[in-house]
Amino acid sequence: MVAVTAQAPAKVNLLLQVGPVRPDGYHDLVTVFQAVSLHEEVTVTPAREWGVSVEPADGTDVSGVPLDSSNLALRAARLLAERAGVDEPVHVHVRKGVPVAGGMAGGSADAAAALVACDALWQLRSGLDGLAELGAELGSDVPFGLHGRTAVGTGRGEQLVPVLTTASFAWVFVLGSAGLSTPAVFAECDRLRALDGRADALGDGRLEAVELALRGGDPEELGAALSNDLAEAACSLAPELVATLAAGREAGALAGVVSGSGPTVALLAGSVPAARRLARELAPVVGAGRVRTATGPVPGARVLEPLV
Ligand SMILES: C[C@](O)(CO)[C@H](O)COP(=O)(O)OP(=O)(O)OC[C@H]1O[C@@H](n2ccc(N)nc2=O)[C@H](O)[C@@H]1O
Ligand SMILES: Nc1ncnc2c1ncn2[C@@H]1O[C@H](COP(=O)(O)OP(=O)(O)OP(=O)(O)O)[C@@H](O)[C@H]1O
Repeated sequence: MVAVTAQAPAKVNLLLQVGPVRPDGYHDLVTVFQAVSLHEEVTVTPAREWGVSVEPADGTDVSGVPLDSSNLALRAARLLAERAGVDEPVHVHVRKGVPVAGGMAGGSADAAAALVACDALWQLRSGLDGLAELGAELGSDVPFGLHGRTAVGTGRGEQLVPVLTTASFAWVFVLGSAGLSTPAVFAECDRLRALDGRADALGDGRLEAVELALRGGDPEELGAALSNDLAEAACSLAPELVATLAAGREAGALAGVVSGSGPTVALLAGSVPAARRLARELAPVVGAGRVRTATGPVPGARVLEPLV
């Protein structure tokens, strides 16, 4: 086989409850991930040496993506090779359709797609669970990039249970003008909580409300159940998010929420045509280049069959 291409989706957190910081520096989470139709495409090609390159898709700014051995897609390929005892370097090419450092797990999607592509190239048949175990070593969001659809995540976000959904939801994403660092947002959340002595609430009924809304398939009900414990910290580090959320509501979104650690804002619409209208309304307000429409749930990382 000459080259294999795989794709993996971005995610939005419908619920992100952040518990206390653990001895290993991570926070316990209760989250509901939904995979949405913005994708990364990763092509792996046998090469003399390990290497990586990046190309933008849909106008994505790729300037923040490392092109050295810290690149998550390259790390994923090398980790799988090491664990499987494969001595065949590949060149990893990433086509980025997910905003960088946007809270939508773009880097994690690259890692997920690279694992699936290399697994196929080297004919390893590791299985989803095997790849997800390796993925968790690369980042908390990588297992979800492999699984896709809609899932509850616990632990540091890597332990997944699928959630029943009966509908497809229509989203509009407003990209931030600059990225936010995930560790910095968690640290700001801790700082704000220490300031006012707030408890870290997991298990307060918000998960059940999201699950009920997903089962019912009503976007208004889901909109009312969206919440993100990192939103306040993200808004503290990137204050323009408050205005973006307000602009979304003004333009007719059912609800808006900061996506993961931000700074992308996720706006829920009642239907695909309503999402298109919302995107048209928002484009002149925030800049057309910062608006994307998508639907979810979508499947996780998978090999794209070559056209014959
Ligand atoms: C914010 C979310 O996107 C929500 O899904 C994830 O929790 C972040 O997942 P990720 O980007 O894959 O994060 P990782 O690469 O595993 O961790 C980056 C850093 O984020 C912080 N981190 C991440 C996950 C977690 N449960 N607790 C944390 O405190 C830690 O400082 C960690 O060093
Ligand atoms: N292949 C990659 N693509 C993007 N970023 C990468 C990649 N490899 C390493 N990185 C580093 O990871 C950082 C986070 O990138 P990413 O786009 O995954 O952020 P994110 O979407 O906010 O992540 P999450 O939602 O999982 O917290 C980047 O700033 C970059 O330095």
